[in-house]
Amino acid sequence: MALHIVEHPAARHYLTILRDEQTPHATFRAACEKLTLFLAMEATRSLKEKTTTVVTPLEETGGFAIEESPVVVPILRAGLGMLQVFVDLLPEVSVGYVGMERDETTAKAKSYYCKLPPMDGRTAIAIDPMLATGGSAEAVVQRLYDAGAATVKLVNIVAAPEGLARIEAAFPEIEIIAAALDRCLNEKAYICPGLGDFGDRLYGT
Ligand SMILES: O=P(O)(O)OC[C@H]1O[C@H](OP(=O)(O)OP(=O)(O)O)[C@H](O)[C@@H]1O
Ligand SMILES: O=c1cc[nH]c(=O)[nH]1
Ligand SMILES: [Mg+2]
Repeated sequence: MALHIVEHPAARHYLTILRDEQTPHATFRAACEKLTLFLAMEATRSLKEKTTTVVTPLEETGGFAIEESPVVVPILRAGLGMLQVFVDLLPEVSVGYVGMERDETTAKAKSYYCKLPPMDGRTAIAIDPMLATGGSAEAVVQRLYDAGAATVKLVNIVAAPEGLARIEAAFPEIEIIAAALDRCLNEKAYICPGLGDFGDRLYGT
């Protein structure tokens, strides 16, 4: 598994806003989008491109065009907070949705929704701000491979070592892009220091 932690002063700044328990919802949402841009840039770094020519007002020169349209898959609900950034960056992407919810007492994730575009041979980028036990992500990555994805990348804001180990064991080939690798999970399977329940903070529930 390749783990890429995005290192940038602005990314660290927005992550700290997300961690702060005093941050109100509107500021939380805005910081989520700002930080996601750094993650999206990294997650799309290896997209296939082709060389082109372009005529400037002065002369013809070489250019590039993206040749590949990935599928971005937000894991509902919290992953929706990161989606628009990917769509703004690459308007040609397809979007699939997978709904996953953890049981509050067992922390086991179950799926309640899945709608994917044709996936055969495509790169799928699963987005979810939190990788805790890894149960939600493991189920979604497996579903994306089952649907025919050739490559799957996972984009998280905060990852826990326990979740990373689980994904590495199940999918050693996968690339994970995150803004932070935190210390551990607590007894309720929340990430520490983490930022609390991302979905609740994003939607004010
Ligand atoms: O790695 P895991 O242990 O599976 O935990 C991570 C999952 O938990 C959160 O979702 P939650 O179940 O709270 O649903 P929500 O997005 O609707 O809030 C989070 O957004 C991840 O999907
Ligand atoms: O810390 C955590 C763990 C799972 N889901 C969250 O939103 N936060
Ligand atoms: Mg939640």
